Amino acid sequence: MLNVQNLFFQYETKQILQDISFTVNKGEMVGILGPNGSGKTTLMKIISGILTPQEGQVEIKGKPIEQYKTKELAKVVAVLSQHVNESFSYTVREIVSLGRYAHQSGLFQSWSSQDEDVVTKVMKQTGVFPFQEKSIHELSGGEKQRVYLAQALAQEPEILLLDEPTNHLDLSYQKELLDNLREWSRERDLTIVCIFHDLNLAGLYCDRLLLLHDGEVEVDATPSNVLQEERVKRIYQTDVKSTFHPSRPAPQIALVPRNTERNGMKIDTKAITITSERIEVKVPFPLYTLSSGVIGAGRGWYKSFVNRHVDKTYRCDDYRKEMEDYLLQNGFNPSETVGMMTAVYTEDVAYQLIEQPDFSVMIVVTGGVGNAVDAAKTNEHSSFLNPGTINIWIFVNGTLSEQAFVQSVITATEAKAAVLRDRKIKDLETGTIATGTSTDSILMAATQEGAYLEFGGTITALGKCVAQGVYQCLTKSLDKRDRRMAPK
Ligand SMILES: Nc1ncnc2c1ncn2[C@@H]1O[C@H](COP(=O)(O)OP(=O)(O)OP(=O)(O)O)[C@@H](O)[C@H]1O
Repeated sequence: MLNVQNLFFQYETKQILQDISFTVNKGEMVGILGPNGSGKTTLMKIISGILTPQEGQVEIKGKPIEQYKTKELAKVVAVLSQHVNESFSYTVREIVSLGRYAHQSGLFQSWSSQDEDVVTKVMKQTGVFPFQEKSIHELSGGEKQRVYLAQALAQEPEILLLDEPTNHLDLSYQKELLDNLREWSRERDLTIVCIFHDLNLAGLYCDRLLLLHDGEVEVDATPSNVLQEERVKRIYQTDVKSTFHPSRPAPQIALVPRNTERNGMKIDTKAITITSERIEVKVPFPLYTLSSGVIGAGRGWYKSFVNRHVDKTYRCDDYRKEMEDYLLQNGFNPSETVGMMTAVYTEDVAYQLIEQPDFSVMIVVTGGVGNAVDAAKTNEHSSFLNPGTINIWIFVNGTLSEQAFVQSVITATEAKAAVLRDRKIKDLETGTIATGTSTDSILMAATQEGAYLEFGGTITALGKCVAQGVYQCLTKSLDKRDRRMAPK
């Protein structure tokens, strides 16, 4: 649909674009990215026929762009540019109607009912229909943006070129516009080329991204291939982390602000408070966590950690809400807290700080095995056993990779299973050695400052601390429980 070959462009003596080549297929949505001044708008102006390159070729539907007459080109390509001249006080309907000019013919250009229908349709699609009689000067930036989009759509183009279309749009209109663009590209084969500054929107909506750097194509590939952390850092000269969208398979880039000073503050056992009601760890700065808490499960940044004792008979339909209310009543902010529950007495808790030369690990465990289960025999379980759970918390003063987070969870789980094996704790239903309980929970939390710990497997530096700490703390917690339950 659009074929750009070996473009070179300069303003007077300044070289702006060098050897740019790419193609865009029918129905594709392609994003053009690049730092300020990298040549995005210049490229767009060449594709839309406003500027002529010194060298190279732009072909639209297989025909060189310079062979198109103005009206003929306007039937194929519509442009939504960044800055629109508003010197005349036209109404919204008049402005949108201007988009039909390429479709009118004859000496006395006549306005047909089809023109009328198209104008009404695109005004409805872009949500500007209700204020069609208003002057453009009376509209907000976002409303104007939608009027000019309607004008471009009124051309009924096959290719739509957009320069930062989400500029001025609030969150819901950004989504609305991009959802619509993608739908039009998918369902009506509209070909879309769009300049973005927001890498995350581009990553979320585009089929392909073209990243410009100093007037050259740095990379032309799928979003996940383009939006890689090291590349974005290098091209934009700023600190970012790559992450992912929580509900769509799209790459996302997060800015990393300059470090805030923590004065070398570290987590140690002074952060632990134990009462008969709960065990809590409070730290003055949020930790990066991965957990299976009732509150704060999954990934997040949290400052408070609560392991709450509940009675064995605790039952509640909406236990999340109940736990949230409990946290609020006790002075915890639920959005900053990971909350777990246990039927284990809090006095049975065991904890330990393991210090290494460049990092340290604090383990906190409550062990209850009334509900012990052998993971190899779960099919033989027909009913729920009594509550009894093993809650393991692992705090690390160090910087963990994603791999280290997950491997540490595996290591802790293996250490837990080893304790049950060595103590010969049985699954009461099957009579075999248990590997855990049916309601165990885990928390990994790291300061993400200091030594970089890439791995957490059992025999790595971090893994050894996790394995030994969990093994020893769970053993100690179960010893306490056994002593408490032993006949006096
Ligand atoms: N009319 C002009 N005359 C001379 N130089 C120009 C002109 N327009 C743009 N430039 C220069 O060309 C370079 C590329 O500009 P362009 O607007 O294409 O970049 P961009 O990637 O769209 O930037 P931004 O992200 O800031 O919108 C810049 O260095 C700019 O100063």
